[in-house]
Formats: sequence, C-alpha cells, structure tokens
Amino acid sequence: MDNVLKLGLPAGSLQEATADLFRKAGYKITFPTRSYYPTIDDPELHCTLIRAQEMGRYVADGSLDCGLTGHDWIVESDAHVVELAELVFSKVSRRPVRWVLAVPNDSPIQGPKDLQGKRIATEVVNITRKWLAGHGVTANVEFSWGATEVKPPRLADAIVEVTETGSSLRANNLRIVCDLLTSTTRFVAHPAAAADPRKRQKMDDLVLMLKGAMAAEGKVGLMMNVRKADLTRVLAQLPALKNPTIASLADEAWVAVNTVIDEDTVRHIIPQLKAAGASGIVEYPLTKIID
Ligand SMILES: Nc1ncnc2c1ncn2[C@@H]1O[C@H](COP(=O)(O)OP(=O)(O)OP(=O)(O)O)[C@@H](O)[C@H]1O
Ligand SMILES: O=P(O)(O)OC[C@H]1O[C@H](OP(=O)(O)OP(=O)(O)O)[C@H](O)[C@@H]1O
Ligand SMILES: [Mg+2]
Repeated sequence: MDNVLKLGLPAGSLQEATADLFRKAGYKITFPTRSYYPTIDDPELHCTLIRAQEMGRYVADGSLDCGLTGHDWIVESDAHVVELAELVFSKVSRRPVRWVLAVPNDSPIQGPKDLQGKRIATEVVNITRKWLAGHGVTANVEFSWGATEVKPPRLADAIVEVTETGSSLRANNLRIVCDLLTSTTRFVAHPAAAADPRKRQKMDDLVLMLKGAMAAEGKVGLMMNVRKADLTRVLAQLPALKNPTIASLADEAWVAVNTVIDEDTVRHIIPQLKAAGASGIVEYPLTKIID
C-alpha cells in the first residue's frame, strides 16, 4: 500500500469532466454503480470520490495524498494544501466559474453598499462574510444547502452563487450585481505527500499527462511537403508564433513541414497552403501536447 497514491476525485459537478480528462490523459477509469471507489488501470493510484467541498479538508489532514477540486472550496474551507496545478475546466466548459452576487431583476440593490442589513443566502458563507467585511457592510449571511437561485426575493434579498453558463440565473430572473471570486479546478496535495520524492514524482507525472491532454484539445497537427523555393510563401500562411519543424527530404529540392494549429483555422489555412505550393498535406489528430 506504501507505493499507492491516495487520489481524491470530485463527486458532483466536476465528476464527469474529471473522468473525461483522465481518459484523455490515458487512464481507464470506471465508476461502479453506488461505489465511491472508482477503478483505474494504474496499480499505483487508489481513487476515492469525495465532494468538492470536502476535498481540501481530507487532503489537508493527509487522509488523501492529493485530489482535484475547485479553488473556491479550498478558499472557503481555508484548507492548507499545496497547489500543484491549475486545470481550467468546469462542468460543461473549459472556462472558469464565477461566484457572483445576484438579485432579482427588479431589485433596487446595485452594489455592495446596498446590502447593509439585508439577507444573503449562499453555500460559501466564509467567502461572502469576508467580502462584505472588506466593503464595511454588515448583512445577514445565511448558509444555503443548494438550489439557492430559488430564494430571492421571498427567502433572501440576494444570493452569492456560482455561475458557469448563466442559465440558472437567467431562468430564475436574477441579475448579477458583482463578482466575488473566479474559480478553476486545482490539483492539490497534502504538504508531506508533496515533499515525498516518490509521491511527488507520481503526482507530477499525473499532472503532466492531464495538462498535456488539455493542451491538445482543439489542436491538430499538419504536415506537408514543400519545394524549397516555395517555403517562405508557405510559412507565411501559418499562424505567427508557431514554430514549424522543417525536415529535409531525400529529394534535396523539397522539405517536410510539420506544425500544430488550432483546429478551427484548418479549413481556411489548408487551401492557402495548397495555393502557396504545399503538397501532400496531411491533417492528423493530437491527443497530448507536452511542452
Ligand atoms: N457548472 C457548475 N456548477 C457548479 N459548480 C461547478 C460548475 N462547474 C464547476 N464547478 C465547480 O464544482 C465544484 C462544486 O461541485 P460540488 O459537486 O461540490 O457541488 P455541486 O455540483 O453543486 O453538488 P450538488 O450537485 O450536490 O449541488 C466547485 O468547485 C465549483 O467551482
Ligand atoms: O450558470 P450555470 O451553467 O447555470 O451553472 C451554475 C448552476 O449549477 C450549479 O447548480 P447545481 O446543479 O449544483 O445545483 P444546486 O444549486 O442544487 O447546487 C450551481 O449551483 C448553479 O445553480
Ligand atoms: Mg450545487
């Protein structure tokens, strides 16, 4: 058991996106029905599903060596963990989530100062209280178990709630007054585990593969053959900042060009490359990009 890394995976909103990312990173991960111990095809990893809210606590006390959770819950629980990586993914997108103060569309509340003496419902009581104190405002912050958007105006004057696409706020006729915190997913470790060379190596390798899989999303590889005489014209079609690999071919008049580009630019760039003299153009999918 000594060479096994205890890894916490977030149950709830981040679960599917996390599993998807691990699969892209090359792990076979499955979630047996009703079990909180996902199986993974790496004997050096032991996975446990833990609520994102509690991940920081169990990583901080060493029950888990490491885990993935939102920055928001690390802040809210004031967990003493070592952050090894930021992984920018949420439930449905590759964007951060925002914790916002929201009120009914017709509410007179326009800013923090208007919250004096008001009732605010939220799952992140500590973050909200600290933010109010920073604005010198005293309000009644009430813990909410979820479905928080239903509370204004009858059960609360305002809420502090997480939003990704904005559809939950819109569906409940709420408008954003201001932002309190932006949050992304983090890979966090117990301080002693992060300082243990063998565990640290395992975690660093895991992070490398997760990041490599994310970096490859939306990218494709392009290779082509180009007559040396056409090389400048062809390279001018490729996006700046990209450094294509140029390799010599048996026929000295020609070179092979290999590069990585955004998938959504391919349909514009390939015709331009062809017009500039490239031939034998091959587009291929990428699964990892490691810098
Ligand atoms: N669209 C999203 N909605 C809510 N949380 C999200 C979303 N995208 C990412 N997250 C992150 O997921 C974590 C919250 O997940 P968690 O499972 O603990 O709560 P939950 O999904 O609200 O659970 P429940 O379904 O029981 O309400 C937070 O770190 C949050 O930032
Ligand atoms: O901006 P959106 O894309 O709509 O996402 C944000 C919503 O998703 C989460 O709800 P969840 O499913 O966790 O329900 P809950 O409110 O009961 O926690 C969160 O609490 C918001 O309600
Ligand atoms: Mg929720």
